[in-house]
Amino acid sequence: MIAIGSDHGGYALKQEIMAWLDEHGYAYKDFGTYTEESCDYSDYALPVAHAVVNGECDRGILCCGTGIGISIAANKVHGVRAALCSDYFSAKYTRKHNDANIICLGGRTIGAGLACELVDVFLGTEFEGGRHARRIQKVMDIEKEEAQKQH
Ligand SMILES: O=C[C@H](O)[C@H](O)[C@H](O)COP(=O)(O)O
Repeated sequence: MIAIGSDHGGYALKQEIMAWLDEHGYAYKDFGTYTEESCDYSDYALPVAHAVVNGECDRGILCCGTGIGISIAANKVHGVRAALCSDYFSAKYTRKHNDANIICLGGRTIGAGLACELVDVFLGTEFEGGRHARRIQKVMDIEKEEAQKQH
């Protein structure tokens, strides 16, 4: 199951990506936004991020105008590795090397054709593990240590 969400800046791209997911047989859950009315990207990053880290969904797709705000917001959630991508190599290697669990895309920066290619490779590429698992563990250690400082 794929979790998908956007703000108004990514709404049109989200609609295109959902059509692509339908065509390619992917099951997904749309967490909104459901209209082009102006809204705040953090309100849609959060439920998608939670669905991914709690295991309800395997991967996430988030869109806003640039993909930046929604990626910043998603990455605040413990366990999220959200990657903003606008090229094929990054979308592939953020799976192979970073085990990214959410891809972020800009509705005002890339076209739907490229976005769907990026989604395709992101969903179809496995994590390599090995040395990359050690590096991700170190990143997760930072996440944990920083959270402990807050208490
Ligand atoms: O990073 C933020 C996103 O690109 C937003 O989609 C964007 O800032 C929304 O801008 P506006 O409110 O001017 O449509």
